[in-house]
This record gives sequence, structure tokens and C-alpha cells, in this order.
Amino acid sequence: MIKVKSVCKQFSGTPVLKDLNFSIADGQITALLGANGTGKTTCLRIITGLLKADSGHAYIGGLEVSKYPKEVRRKLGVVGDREGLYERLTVAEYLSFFASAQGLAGDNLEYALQSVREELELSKLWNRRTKGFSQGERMKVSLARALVHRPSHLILDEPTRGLDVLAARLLRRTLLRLRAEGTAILFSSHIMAEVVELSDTVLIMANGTIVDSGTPDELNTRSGSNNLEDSFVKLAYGQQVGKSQQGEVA
Ligand SMILES: Nc1ncnc2c1ncn2[C@@H]1O[C@H](COP(=O)(O)OP(=O)(O)OP(=O)(O)O)[C@@H](O)[C@H]1O
Repeated sequence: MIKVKSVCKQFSGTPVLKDLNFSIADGQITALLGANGTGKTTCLRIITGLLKADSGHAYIGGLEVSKYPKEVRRKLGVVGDREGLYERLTVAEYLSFFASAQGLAGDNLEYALQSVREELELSKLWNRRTKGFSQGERMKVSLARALVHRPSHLILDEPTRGLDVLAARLLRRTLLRLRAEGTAILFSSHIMAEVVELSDTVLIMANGTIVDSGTPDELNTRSGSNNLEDSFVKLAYGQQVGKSQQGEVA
């Protein structure tokens, strides 16, 4: 389970997250939606332990992230907003480094590397240094790094950005397989078709908090819309968007 409890965060006196609360069950995919600058990345960075909340707590598999960083890292795969590849290493070396840091060794390490190489179709990139990789190639390697130690929880910040059609499809297929294996998955996205295809639950964020949540169908019913984009605009932007812009997508 991924849980966020009463999390608040401000930057230079400006509140970004204001008493954020939600939880995600194992074997579920949850999408986090919100306008640009709402605080999605900030929220994901707090859950992954990269950023400290001013107050409140995040939990991964029942462990408080700030208290058990090492244990949480073992349970967690992260595709962040910055790829952070080591450009002098080949993909194989880079993934081997991360998998070893997660405690894999010997046959287990070899098996983990081969599995991720096959699943994410990385053969052609495997022995290349990551320097000069395209954005899509970098994203694929980041995803492989997130998955190589078979984490039970996965956090992805806009994971399909830069991916071509086939790579995005491969990613979606991988996420659905991981869900079937019981992985708890939280991802942010601005692509509504992807959110509808993947998500069991959608969290809509606005003004630093979750303003609504539910299945895409539940949100559509509650907002009186017949598609998630319209529901999102109504629920997330509310009064802030003029009637003409709401009408554009109505
Ligand atoms: N380190 C920081 N210092 C100061 N302000 C920050 C910092 N990180 C984020 N912010 C601000 O906090 C707000 C939320 O940013 P965040 O990146 O979490 O939004 P987001 O919902 O992920 O946006 P997008 O959809 O554009 O990726 C923004 O106004 C951003 O400028």
C-alpha cells in the first residue's frame, strides 16, 4: 500500500501541498491528475523520499518513508521527473550497478537483468553508453532501473513522455502485468486516454489537495460529463476556467 497522510509542503512561504491525504491498495493502478504546477511532482518526490514534507507522513508498504529509507528503497521503483543516467556506463553496467545496490547478486542479479532486458526490449541499447541517448531511450532505461529489483510499489512521474507509440504501448502492457502481480502503482499523467486505459482510480488534485477521486466512470457521473477530460476540467479547474474554455471540451 502507498499512503499519504496529512502532508503539507511549501516553497518560500507559498503553500503547494495543503493537507494531502490518499491511499493506494496493492494490485491497483492510480493516476494523479492536476494542472501544471499543482504539486504532483512535489507529492511524488515526498513519497519517494527525495523531498521532505513540512508536516505529515508518507508510507510505502506500511513503512514511514522518512524513517526507513533503506527498506523503502527495496520496496519501491521510481521513474522520476529527471532521468539521472550515468552517461559513461552502458545500459547493462548502469542497471547492474542499481540492481547490486538493491542487494541482488550472482544468479539472481543475472536473472533480473535478463528479465528487464527482454521485457522492455532493450537488446539494441544494452551495450551502448547512455551518453547521447534520445529522450525516449533515456526514459526506457529509467523504467528498467525502476523495475530491475522487482519492487512491490511503483511511482512514475509522467512515464510516457518522450516515448513513441510502440514504447508507450510496451510501458502500458508492463504496468498492467505488474498490477496483475499485485504491485501498487501510482503515476502522474496529462494524457487522458492513457489514464482511462490504465487506472483503477483517478485522484484529481487542485489547490494543494485532492478535490475528488474515483474510477473514471464515477468521476464522469459525478461531474455530469461523458469523458474524463471534461470531468477533469470541471473538477480540477472549477471556477478558474471561463465558461468558454469549459465549453471547448464539453
Ligand atoms: N524546489 C522548489 N523550489 C521552489 N518552488 C518549487 C520547487 N519545486 C516545485 N516548486 C513549485 O511548486 C509548485 C508545484 O510544482 P510541481 O513540480 O510539483 O507541479 P506539477 O503538478 O508536477 O506540475 P507539472 O504538471 O507542470 O509537471 C510549482 O509552482 C513549482 O514552481
